[in-house]
Order: sequence, then structure tokens, then C-alpha cells
Amino acid sequence: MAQTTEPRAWRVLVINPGSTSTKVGLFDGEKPVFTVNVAHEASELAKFAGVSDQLPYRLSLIEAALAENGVDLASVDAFVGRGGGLLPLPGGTYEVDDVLLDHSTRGANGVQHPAQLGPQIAHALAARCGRPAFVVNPPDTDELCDEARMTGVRGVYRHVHLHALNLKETAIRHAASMGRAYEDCRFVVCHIGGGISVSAHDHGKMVDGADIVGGEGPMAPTRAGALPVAEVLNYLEAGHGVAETRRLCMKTGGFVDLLGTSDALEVSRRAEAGDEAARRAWDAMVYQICKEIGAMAAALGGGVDGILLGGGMVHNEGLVADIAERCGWIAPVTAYPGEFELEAMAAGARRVLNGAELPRHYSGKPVFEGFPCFDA
Ligand SMILES: Nc1ncnc2c1ncn2[C@@H]1O[C@H](COP(=O)(O)OP(=O)(O)O)[C@@H](O)[C@H]1O
Ligand SMILES: CCCC(=O)OP(=O)(O)O
Repeated sequence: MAQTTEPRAWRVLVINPGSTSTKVGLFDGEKPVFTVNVAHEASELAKFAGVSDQLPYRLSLIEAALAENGVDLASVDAFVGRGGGLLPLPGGTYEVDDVLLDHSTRGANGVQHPAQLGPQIAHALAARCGRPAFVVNPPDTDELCDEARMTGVRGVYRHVHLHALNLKETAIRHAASMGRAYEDCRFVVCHIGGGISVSAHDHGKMVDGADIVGGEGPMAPTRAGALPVAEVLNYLEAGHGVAETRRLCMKTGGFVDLLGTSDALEVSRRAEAGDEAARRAWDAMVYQICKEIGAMAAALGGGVDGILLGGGMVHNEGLVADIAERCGWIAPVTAYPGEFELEAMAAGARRVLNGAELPRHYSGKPVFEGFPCFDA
């Protein structure tokens, strides 16, 4: 049982590396002291072979931003980095130990995403002042129920990558706004940004959702979404490579492949201005999001307390209205435009520093290892 200590304003530095920038935030308790978006030139990032090779470059820019804002590392109680590159693991706040650091550095799950620089940067800074480094609900968080894990092929099991950090924080905040705990609610929670997650949350566990880098779920600005397997096989037989097809699932599918841009705002404007190709892609994305919300509601068995929408695209009022029109019969739809990722990382560290939650230790083994074998 975790021991709750006297609440105090823990000072937490959080780091969220993305494809074009690294967002850094310093929090005193819940209060943000400063946040900064350190931009990275695409031509600079293109010089690095793998994501982890960018560490010295990103770290030096972050150090400069911290110095500019007068941040004394010795005054920080804990450092948090957005995680990635990990094998499927239950949600929570994880201490960055040698195994976690090694897996995020080499991308043990085969997905290359800038988020995996988070624990590396947090660890590098924390080591200088002897403080802990954490990862909170990384995208590799996988709490699928057994039925969602199973497929119809022996030895092929589902596992997911989602925007777990923002999904869970949105659900925690929405539950609080209802005067309830996340652990007492059932929600369908979506993150609708460059990538799109749609997930089913049952009493504090994300029991189902589509793998955003595994060819599942709705198409997104940068991702293919669900694909018919037979057509993918034909596509491969037609001479497209496995690596190219994987990239379509991870970062070059969706609007990028259909329209040549990952900018959803541009696509929505083009669609409104009468561009037929943009309208078809936009409408199909909205249709697929709604279909997935319905699937998650059924996975929860109904009794859904709310459908929650987060992510950059939720700034689009037309998108929110369309989802509410199609899915409002399931449960009330609430929009949380943008994201709470920095706040969520700080909150996850505070829960551990306060003793409200025990820090988790990354096992280095997929959560589904030992998943029931159906040979018997
Ligand atoms: N009003 C809007 N209408 C449509 N798309 C929008 C709007 N505002 C932002 N976006 C889109 O949201 C996406 C970014 O969302 P965000 O959640 O910040 O993504 P990520 O963190 O995955 O890069 C971009 O494609 C941007 O064009
Ligand atoms: C494993 C992908 C995690 C993630 O956050 O993706 P995007 O922000 O690029 O959608």
C-alpha cells in the first residue's frame, strides 16, 4: 500500500519530444512556472539516422532553453519524459531504470517515434542532480482485456499503441468534473490530432482501442488506419515493400498519402472550399472515427458515462458537431481541444512523489507474455 505524505508543491520538469519540436514545462505543484516549445529544423533532424541519434542535438537546445529561463536543475524534485519504444506495459508512472532506458533508446518495440527520446532526456538531466526520472502512461500502454487481445489466428495477438497520456488525463479530468473518480467510470476517449486514438476505458483501465501504428482504427493525417488484409497482400504482391507499407501505418498514410499533407486544418479548409478529394478524405476520417466510437461503446457493454474528444483537430467545431450528431445517442460528447500532455506528466510524477501511487518498474517483457495458449 502506498503511503501518502503531506502534500507539497513538488517541482517537476517535463519533456515531450515531438516530430518538429520538444515541449518542455516546469511545474510547481499544479502550477506551470513556464512552458517552452523548442523548435527543431526539419533539415537538422534529417541528418540523424535514428530517432535516438537526435539526443545530443535536442538536449543541447533544451539546456539552452532552461538556462535562458533561469531553471536551476538542483531545485527540481523529479524529471518526466514522454515514453516510447517500450514493449506493451500496463499504465502508470514508471521509474526510468536501465532496462527502460535501454528499450526506449533502441526502440525495442520496432516503432521509431520522437517520444522515445523523453526518458533519455529526463534521465540525462535527472542524473546531474541525483533526482528520479519517470515516464507516465507512455504510448505503449496496453491494458487490453483478454477478448480484445485474441485474434482468429493461433499465435497472433493484438497489442496497442495509443495516446495513452492524454487519453487517461482527459478521462481523469472529466470524471473529476462529474464529481467521480476515473476508476468509477466508463468512457470512450479519443485523441484526434496528427494521429488518432479511439479507446474504451472501463473503471480506470483502457480495455480496448485501436493500435495507431499497427494498421487499425480510423485513418489519420499521418496514418493509414485499418486496412483490409487481403488488399494489403495484393498491394505487397504488386511490388510495394514491407517497410514502405509499415511506414504507411506509422507516418506516411492517411492525409499524407491521399492528399500530400499532414495538416488537417488545411484539409478541412480545402474541403470547405469545395476540393472534392479533400472532402472525401475528411468525411471518411470522420465516418471512421464515429464507427470506432460505436465499437468501443459496444466493447464497454453500453452504460457509457461520456464520449470525450481531445487533440488538435478538436478545435474544429464542425468535426465535434458531426461526431456529436452521429454518436450523441450513445453518451454525451464533450470536447477538450488540444492536449494535457505536459500537465499529465507532472500529475503522474506528483502522484508518486506524494505517495498516492507506487512507482511502477518496467519488466522489459510484453504485458501479454504468457497470454493463454489456445492449443489446449
Ligand atoms: N481548427 C482546426 N481544424 C482542423 N484541424 C486542426 C484545427 N486546429 C488544429 N488542427 C490540426 O490538428 C493537428 C495537430 O493536432 P495535435 O493534437 O497537436 O497533433 P500531434 O500532437 O499529434 O502532432 C494538425 O494536423 C492541425 O492542422
Ligand atoms: C507511438 C505514437 C505515439 C504518438 O504520440 O503519436 P503522434 O503524436 O505522432 O500521433
